[in-house]
Amino acid sequence: MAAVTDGRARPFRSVLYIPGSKERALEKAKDLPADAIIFDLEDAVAAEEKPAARALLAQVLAEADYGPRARIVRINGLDSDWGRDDVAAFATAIAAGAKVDAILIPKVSTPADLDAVAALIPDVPLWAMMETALGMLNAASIAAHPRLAGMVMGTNDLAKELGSRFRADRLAMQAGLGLCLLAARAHGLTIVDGVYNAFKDEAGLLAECEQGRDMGFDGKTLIHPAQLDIANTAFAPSQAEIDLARRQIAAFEEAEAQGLGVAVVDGRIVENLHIVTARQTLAKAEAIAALHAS
Ligand SMILES: CC(C)(COP(=O)(O)OP(=O)(O)OC[C@H]1O[C@@H](n2cnc3c(N)ncnc32)[C@H](O)[C@@H]1OP(=O)(O)O)[C@@H](O)C(=O)NCCC(=O)NCCSC(=O)C[C@H](O)C(=O)O
Ligand SMILES: [Mg+2]
Repeated sequence: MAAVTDGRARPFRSVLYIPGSKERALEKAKDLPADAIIFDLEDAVAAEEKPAARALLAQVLAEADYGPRARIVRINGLDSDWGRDDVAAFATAIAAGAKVDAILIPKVSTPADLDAVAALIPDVPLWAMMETALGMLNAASIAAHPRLAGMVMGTNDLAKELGSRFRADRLAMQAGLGLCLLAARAHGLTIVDGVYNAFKDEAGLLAECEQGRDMGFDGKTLIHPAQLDIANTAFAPSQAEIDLARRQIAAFEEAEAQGLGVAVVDGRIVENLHIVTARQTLAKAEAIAALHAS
């Protein structure tokens, strides 16, 4: 399986959180259509369950087959009672062969937060939860960290820090979402949007997926299996987008053959840069098809 560090070539449309303490959910996830799974030891696991969840998860990731789904483990922060034991357990488990594609660090506020985990666990790519006000302001230097491969927006914690209220348009989130997106793209990282808490509200989820997709996010983090299909569809190129990409490439190649630098498709100009986007659309569609075939 390709590594999580593949960046934009690998689909991350749907990234499902699973509490590391829930055996039934860990089992069920093997057959769910998620592009990636975040095996959570942090906020989804109660304090008294954390040691047992850590041991269960290390065992599951050593033995279970999650197919092509990217496997990301969210540890507790190093400033908590459990973070150092989480890192030690997964350093040992990975050295012994457990399949972990990335370690996700909560509440990353500075690059030093990444240094601290990087020093304790070699080789495995790191991902950062972007969910503190300081983290938003330091997004560029965090994204530049050499071990970082991905960012996950933590919009619940961010709303808590900002004191902002939920709004369907996510007005209060826009500055943070934009800063992190800019930072991730400047450094070639994968970046996925935050969760939609009302997991039975399909229309609300779809609207938020479409907003995140239109901003440029690779996908959305999810909390319930019922959210998977909506995110998978929203973040995949539609058939109309695939057809347009093909027509743009064909029209541009024809224009180039005639010595021209610009083509026109559906009344809009098509230049070199649009062809880069068109090829990315086709590559994404192919990567999704390959994922479904595996
Ligand atoms: C939200 C839930 C507590 C709902 O649980 P439940 O009432 O059990 O749901 P259902 O009965 O509808 O479940 C149906 C079946 O689906 C399985 N299931 C449920 N959730 C998951 C899941 N996340 N992954 C895999 N499978 C799941 C159930 O086991 C049922 O299976 P079956 O028995 O076969 O019918 C629950 O969904 C849940 O705990 N979700 C995860 C919550 C979570 O991870 N929260 C932390 C991440 S969010 C966060 O921290 C964001 C960030 O940090 C920020 O700051 O924003
Ligand atoms: Mg959080």
